[in-house]
Amino acid sequence: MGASTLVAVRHVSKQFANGTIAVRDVNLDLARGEFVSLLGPSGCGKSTLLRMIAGLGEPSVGTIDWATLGHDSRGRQARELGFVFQDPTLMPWATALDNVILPLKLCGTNKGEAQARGAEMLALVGLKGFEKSYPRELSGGMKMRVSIARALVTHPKILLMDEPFAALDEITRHKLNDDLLRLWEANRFTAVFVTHSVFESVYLSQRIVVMAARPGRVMADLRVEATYPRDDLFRTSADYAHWCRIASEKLKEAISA
Ligand SMILES: Nc1ncnc2c1ncn2[C@@H]1O[C@H](COP(=O)(O)OP(=O)(O)OP(=O)(O)O)[C@@H](O)[C@H]1O
Repeated sequence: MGASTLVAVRHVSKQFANGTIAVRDVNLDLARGEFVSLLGPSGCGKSTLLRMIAGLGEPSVGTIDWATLGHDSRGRQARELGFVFQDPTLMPWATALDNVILPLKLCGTNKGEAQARGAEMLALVGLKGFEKSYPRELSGGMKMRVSIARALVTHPKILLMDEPFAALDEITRHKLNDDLLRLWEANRFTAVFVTHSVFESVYLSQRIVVMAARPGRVMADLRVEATYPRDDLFRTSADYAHWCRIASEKLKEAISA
């Protein structure tokens, strides 16, 4: 494993009990601090791969190795990751703050410290003043912000996101893309972002891994050679259009493969 590698996916295949081969022979190195998107058509195994990286499912074949594994308060190996699902998956009976501090409570952090860190995280995702709000009182975008705050409150080395903004309107989605980039630039966790959208993947990423379906596999590994910070100016630039065209062509090849 190279010095910069955080997670090494080696010859990973996943076959479900019903015989579906969701991914076949995937090899992927995720470097520390990089922003990678997994882009591909429906059913190409993006979620399956992301879930295996998170330890939410075991490969049938192959290995997923971590450069460093810390330990939790019970001495178990911890992957130091945050996961954001497409649905915010908040506890409806708990306030925004209580939702955010759940991972801290689970690893035994004392209440005062957990609340202070949770409030700080809520402020960083733009929800200062909403600590005591319940999920039903928040918009879709705000709920997703709470979900991101919960994923980042433990300062994970890697943030795994499974189409987190797919259900949001375009304006909210753009705003959350910007805020996610701001958080990533300030904290430099490794970000792995699953999306169907060429535009979103180019806007966010340093690298786009394009996947094809049946069976799910990696078709292209593309470097987006555009600088950060990325903003509205970038969104309307020739550079952005150039990279969108390239990613789009790779995706078209993957779909027809
Ligand atoms: N638990 C499961 N049991 C059986 N088959 C599954 C299971 N989970 C996923 N699959 C199948 O594995 C393949 C890959 O699914 P996966 O959800 O990983 O793809 P995806 O690229 O994330 O799709 P989407 O973009 O639609 O979410 C699909 O054919 C899917 O039907």
